[in-house]
Amino acid sequence: MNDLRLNNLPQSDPANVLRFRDRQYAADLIGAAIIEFDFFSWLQDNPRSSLSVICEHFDWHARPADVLLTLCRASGFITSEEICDGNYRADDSGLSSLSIVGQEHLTSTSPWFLGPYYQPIADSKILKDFASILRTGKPANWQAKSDGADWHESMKDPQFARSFTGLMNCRGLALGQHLAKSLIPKLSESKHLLDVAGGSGIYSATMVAHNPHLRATVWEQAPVDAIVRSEIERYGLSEKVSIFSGDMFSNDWQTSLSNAPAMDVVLMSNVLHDWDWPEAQSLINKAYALLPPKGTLVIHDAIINAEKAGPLAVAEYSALLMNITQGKCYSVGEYNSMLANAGFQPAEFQSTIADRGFMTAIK
Ligand SMILES: C[S@@+](CC[C@H](N)C(=O)[O-])C[C@H]1O[C@@H](n2cnc3c(N)ncnc32)[C@H](O)[C@@H]1O
Repeated sequence: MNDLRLNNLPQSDPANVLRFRDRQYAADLIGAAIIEFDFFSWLQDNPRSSLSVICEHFDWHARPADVLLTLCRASGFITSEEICDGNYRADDSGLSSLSIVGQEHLTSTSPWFLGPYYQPIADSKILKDFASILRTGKPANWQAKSDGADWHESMKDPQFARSFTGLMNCRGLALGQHLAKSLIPKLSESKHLLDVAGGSGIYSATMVAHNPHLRATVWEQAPVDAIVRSEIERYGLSEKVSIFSGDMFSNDWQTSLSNAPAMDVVLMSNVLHDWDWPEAQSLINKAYALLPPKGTLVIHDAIINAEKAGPLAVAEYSALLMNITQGKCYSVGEYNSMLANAGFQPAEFQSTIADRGFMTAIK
């Protein structure tokens, strides 16, 4: 089935289909915490520990450690007090202690300890990678291949880029239409959307299909830019959607886009989750500088809730992202911190389908 109509929504929510893949790494992260670090036994002896104390003791980096704690919280293994999510700092995500489940089943001195249940995956490459990522903060190679590059490097290889862009594109056909439909009331006055790191261009395509007055520019790097061009032609949208090839970090956005129409909407779909806080903040700062007053930034992603305790499916997906990229699934509060740092007004989260949703921030 190859339906080119962009106004054609499936009747069902694909959440369960995506979840099997999105959660693929979560068991290995919990396994690493049990087998490589005996983390839960330590937390039993050191209740009310902050992220920075945990990181100092285990010599862990804040980003992967935060993903582990969020997964444990979402799974009911730990409880956390005093989460200052609205003022997130990398070294401060509350004081964590074991829950009853954690005490009874995850500490090695408990009669109900279930550590041996994870022993069969003790030598898994993904589990070993998690131990190293926790210690170094650096992502592993794509799908734990010993001779491979990490995901960011792999995206510069034409064959890998085509395959991975296909992966994002198939997901985006339904997610993009839901996003576009949800945004209709907010974008009724908007004219031109900049789709930063737009992948196959599917989000720009669905956005202009559902908002006929809207035009879009997809910003991508080589070799994905060529894929966008052929996809936009395939949809017959070349009049409405243009492509800009460049590096979103090193290029100055105003200079790069000086010949393009003025942008009053910036979309970052599944982009910020690839990067650590400073890079994500720099992209949000660039969006703020580009937009006119009242301009809109749309962050579309799998987003952790304000309590940093779920949804479980997003906390599980964050383990995968933390392993293969320099990022993770950020929370509503973390995004609001970055938005406020840039000068945006705070934004609320609105869910769409498949554990995804969006935040719209106004300049
Ligand atoms: C996870 S994909 C998201 C694609 C699309 N927005 C979506 O939601 O499916 C991230 C994209 O960032 C692009 N990218 C990574 N680094 C970039 C850079 N420095 N400049 C421009 N694009 C970049 C990659 O080529 C990739 O297509």
